[in-house]
Amino acid sequence: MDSRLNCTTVKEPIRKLDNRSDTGGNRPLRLVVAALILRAGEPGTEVLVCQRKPDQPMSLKWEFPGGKIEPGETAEEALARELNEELGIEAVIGRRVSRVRHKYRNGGAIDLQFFVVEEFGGALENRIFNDMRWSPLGELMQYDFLAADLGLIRDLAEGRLL
Ligand SMILES: Nc1nc2c([nH]c(=O)n2[C@@H]2O[C@H](COP(=O)(O)OP(=O)(O)OP(=O)(O)O)[C@@H](O)[C@H]2O)c(=O)[nH]1
Repeated sequence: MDSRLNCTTVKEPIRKLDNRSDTGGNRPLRLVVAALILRAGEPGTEVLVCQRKPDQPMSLKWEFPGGKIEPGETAEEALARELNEELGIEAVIGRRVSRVRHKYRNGGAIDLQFFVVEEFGGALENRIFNDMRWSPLGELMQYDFLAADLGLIRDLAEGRLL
């Protein structure tokens, strides 16, 4: 099933999902937001990619900055908070370009939404990642990304999404 959405910014509040167990197993579905932070590169657009630390689960995998939505937050509020915590920036959250559900082998399931960020205040600072790089969209397949991100990575690399 292709679960990507082509819609504009989503403002609905996020439901509280405590005790929810409709994802198989008894672990709650985690609602996650992540950012495609874009800049003009040479010759084309570049996106910020981040590497998880060696001591984290799924260590050294690459991902997009972001994290879990807290109860009461909209997706955009959560993403702005995470980007401030992780990168020290004040981001303007743009349109949502993709949404996917993924079940990891350890039983954890995530609902992952990706938003474009083309504007932010402050200087990017790596506060939590092992490494952080600007990647041309066409080179994204060279990074070892988290499994939930792979469909998006392919679409971005093949110029189908942006
Ligand atoms: N930020 C981010 N998280 C992602 C991406 N793809 C993906 O599967 N995830 C998963 O979504 C979850 C994000 O939660 P988080 O950033 O708040 O927490 P975390 O890595 O410390 O994991 P944990 O709290 O579940 O142990 C993680 O389980 C992470 O593996 C992505 O591109 N960006």
